[in-house]
Amino acid sequence: MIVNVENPILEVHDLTVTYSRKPVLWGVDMTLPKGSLVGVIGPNGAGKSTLIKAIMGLVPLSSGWVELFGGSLKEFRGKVSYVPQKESVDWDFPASVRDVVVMGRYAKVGLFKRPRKADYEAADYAIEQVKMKDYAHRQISQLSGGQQQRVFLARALAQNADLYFMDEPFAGVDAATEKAIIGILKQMSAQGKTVVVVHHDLQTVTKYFDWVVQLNTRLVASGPVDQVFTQELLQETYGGKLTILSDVGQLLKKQDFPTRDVT
Ligand SMILES: Nc1ncnc2c1ncn2[C@@H]1O[C@H](COP(=O)(O)OP(=O)(O)OP(=O)(O)O)[C@@H](O)[C@H]1O
Repeated sequence: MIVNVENPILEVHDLTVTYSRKPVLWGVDMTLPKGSLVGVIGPNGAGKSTLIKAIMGLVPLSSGWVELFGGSLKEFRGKVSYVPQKESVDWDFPASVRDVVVMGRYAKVGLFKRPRKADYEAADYAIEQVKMKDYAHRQISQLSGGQQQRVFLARALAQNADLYFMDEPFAGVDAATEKAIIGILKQMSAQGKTVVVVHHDLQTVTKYFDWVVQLNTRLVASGPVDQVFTQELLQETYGGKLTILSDVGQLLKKQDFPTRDVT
């Protein structure tokens, strides 16, 4: 079930990506509404990360096209932020938290210019938002995994984009950090920013997101959480792999859709 929107912030048309001739994404067609908080779900290897990378122009497309803000990524690069999986970064690199967060401003500063006072102010504000002020001058190698994840988010916040793609921002964080991060993402979405998150925990989908994309090489569903996060579509997305499907069924019965409170 694919729900389409008028004037989408993102439009993906007939997107196919192949690695070594094997399609990992096949004919994906979807649109996302502005200001939505989107969860991208699907089993391991479903192509979730690849979808985000393809949208960001980081992997070649075998077919199809992507439009952001009604134009090309090149045109609107400064309005888009991509937060890859935390493991994709060398955290032993000698840099402080503040250095890394101010790097988020480079799309605005330009690579070969020095950041200005306003850039440091934006970075410091972002560090405060993720509650890492006390660690601003600490080397990133000396942070815990959850603290690194917060720094990663601060870097994206400092960029002040309108459309965010985040690959598993909750991976390896404790409950308090997850709550802090989802709180910030909801705030961003309330301010009209669109946030697309690759997510694994089906138990929290209805609580966190207002739009869900269900992927398994093909696009199974894209739409408001109350319309597409159904047992039938989950079954189609996960097949026999989802052992907790019956639990999710229970969860669906119990919950009112959609709830945007973080408890
Ligand atoms: N650089 C690559 N070269 C070849 N195959 C790749 C490459 N990157 C990913 N793949 C394959 O493409 C498929 C989709 O991978 P992708 O990382 O997009 O899945 P995913 O849904 O994000 O998975 P997970 O939930 O495990 O993170 C997988 O089968 C993976 O092995």
